[in-house]
Amino acid sequence: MSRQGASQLITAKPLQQEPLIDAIKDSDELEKLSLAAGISQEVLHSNEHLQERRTKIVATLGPTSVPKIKELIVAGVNVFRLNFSHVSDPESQRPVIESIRKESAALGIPVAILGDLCGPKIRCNTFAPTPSIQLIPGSTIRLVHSSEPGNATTITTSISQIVGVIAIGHRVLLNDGNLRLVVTERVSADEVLCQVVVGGELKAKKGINVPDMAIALPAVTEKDKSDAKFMFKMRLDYVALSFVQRAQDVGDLLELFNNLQSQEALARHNGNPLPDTSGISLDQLEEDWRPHIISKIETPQSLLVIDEIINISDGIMVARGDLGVECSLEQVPLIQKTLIRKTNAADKPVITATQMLESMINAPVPTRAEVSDVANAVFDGTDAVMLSAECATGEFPIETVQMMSSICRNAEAGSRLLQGRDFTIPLYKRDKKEKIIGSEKYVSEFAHCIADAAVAAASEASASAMIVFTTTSEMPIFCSKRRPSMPIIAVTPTGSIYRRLAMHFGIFPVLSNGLKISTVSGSISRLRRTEVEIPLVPQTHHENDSHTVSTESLGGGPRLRNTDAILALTERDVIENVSVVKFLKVGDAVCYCAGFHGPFPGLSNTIKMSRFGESIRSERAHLNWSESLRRLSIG
Ligand SMILES: Nc1ncnc2c1ncn2[C@@H]1O[C@H](COP(=O)(O)OP(=O)(O)OP(=O)(O)O)[C@@H](O)[C@H]1O
Ligand SMILES: CC(=O)C(=O)O
Repeated sequence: MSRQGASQLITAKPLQQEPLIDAIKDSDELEKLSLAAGISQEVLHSNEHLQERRTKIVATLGPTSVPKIKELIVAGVNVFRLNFSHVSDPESQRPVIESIRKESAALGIPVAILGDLCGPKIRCNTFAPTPSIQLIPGSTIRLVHSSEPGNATTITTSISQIVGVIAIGHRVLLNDGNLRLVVTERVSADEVLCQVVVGGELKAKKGINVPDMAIALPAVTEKDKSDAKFMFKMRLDYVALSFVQRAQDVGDLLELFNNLQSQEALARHNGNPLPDTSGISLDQLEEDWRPHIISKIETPQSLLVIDEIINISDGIMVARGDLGVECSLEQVPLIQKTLIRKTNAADKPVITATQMLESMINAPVPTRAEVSDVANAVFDGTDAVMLSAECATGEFPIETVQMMSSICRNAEAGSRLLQGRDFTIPLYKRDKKEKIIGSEKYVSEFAHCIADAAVAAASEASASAMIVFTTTSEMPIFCSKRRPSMPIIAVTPTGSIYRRLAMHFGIFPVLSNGLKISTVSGSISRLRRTEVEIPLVPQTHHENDSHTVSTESLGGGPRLRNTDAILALTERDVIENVSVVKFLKVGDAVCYCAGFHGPFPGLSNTIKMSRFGESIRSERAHLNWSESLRRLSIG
């Protein structure tokens, strides 16, 4: 668009408004509308969800936070992490998962769930009779291979691969390296003596790292397999794989999910579908659904093959706790920056984790260094920041989430200034060297140029929002990675995409109630696998139109199909979603991005610059006009 064209658009008079869209400017009406749309008063009045924070918050649930799920969502949590390292029976997590879904639906706020697999992490057992022990510097402590609890003089671990092979002089780091021992004597195949170098309190189930030796453990343990099956069955949005060392480790988990997908498909095909107790119905999942895999980068070995790992994974976590122990602490900031750049270049989500607001476990305010750390992760371009013990066991989980949210918002405002005009100068440069070679990911033909043009047009027109249709999640993510200065409202008819997009920077998902897109004859992934010919006009009345849209909710005829009707329904969906409508007023410039009249859904090919509310108005005018014509011709 030319500069002149853009400025005309900016100075154009707002549209004359209709009662439906006038309503969103009136707060009483807004409340009525939100209640009718099932959106609670808490969200309507919560400060957090009415302000646009782009960086997403992942919060670990634990004993102190499970009873506070609702308050945590209202405070700003976008993704809950369930750490299965601390879970012996996966079924024990079912009520927690159900509770997250119930509260999220009642509040009308999308929340994703991330199940974190333990992986081959070596941990100490519990302690008895006290829940923790004190390690005194200079004292001697026994390290024993056993399934029994430890005690004041003995640390036990049920993993056999360490005590039998560790050598005198090797370092033993406990609790993310906060406590340190050195091996001084071998007593038997199952026992060594260690001297405490750095002491302190050691609680149950804390990690044990032995950086001086390589340990051969499978990436996906038997416990992980059982937990991963449970996560699949419960339709968790993300599964994090700990201690990934090679791309094949992710491949092993993918194979497990592929097998589960095949079993389900076969059972359905034979008319014997397994009872689904997840509470998520099949039509809320996209075709070929499986949990998305987040690889946790926490070992030096994984850094050697990081491109392959990013390529096969659906996203990355910078797991700074173990990374700081397995590598050296001083290397962590540079590794964080590199991982964020590479993952952004691959258009995948990246989470920055661990000790972000650690002091808030016991204090209502963080340290200045912690505030700086969170802000710098935002400047680096992370999609999400993560809270661990601060939220799982800390005294101030709600305050911690509120603080993290406030730091992110302030950093985002600052980074727009730092970036010059706004975020549209990309945080990373999409340069060829950083592009992941040989990606298996299907990218539709025009996707990148549409995303470039949409972000540029939205910025040029000072649009209040981008409104992006999606059935694959591809286009909103491409836009998000270009860091536009305005929010990206992602409208999708698919429940799993609605939840999953909650973890992506700057994306505000809206579940479309009105829009039903016919799947024609196959999803993009199936097309790609089989390379079938697509019938161009399978189930539609109009020759070039592959979308089926019901406009009943607009009061129009039953199965009217055209682009304006789709946009009008989208505007209605956005208006009814109070958590996004607050930063979008009728008459504001908006940039729509969608796939219209393509051979099948999922192909973004169109940008439309418009004023918010214009489509509802023109669609209604069109319906009235058609109705008059019909009457005239009958008359
Ligand atoms: N489901 C849970 N049940 C009981 N305690 C938990 C649970 N989840 C977390 N915790 C407690 O919160 C602390 C911090 O949580 P987090 O998940 O970060 O643990 P971690 O063991 O340090 O992490 P990781 O497994 O990623 O190394 C844990 O050390 C544990 O004490
Ligand atoms: C989150 C995690 O596993 C780590 O930081 O080590």
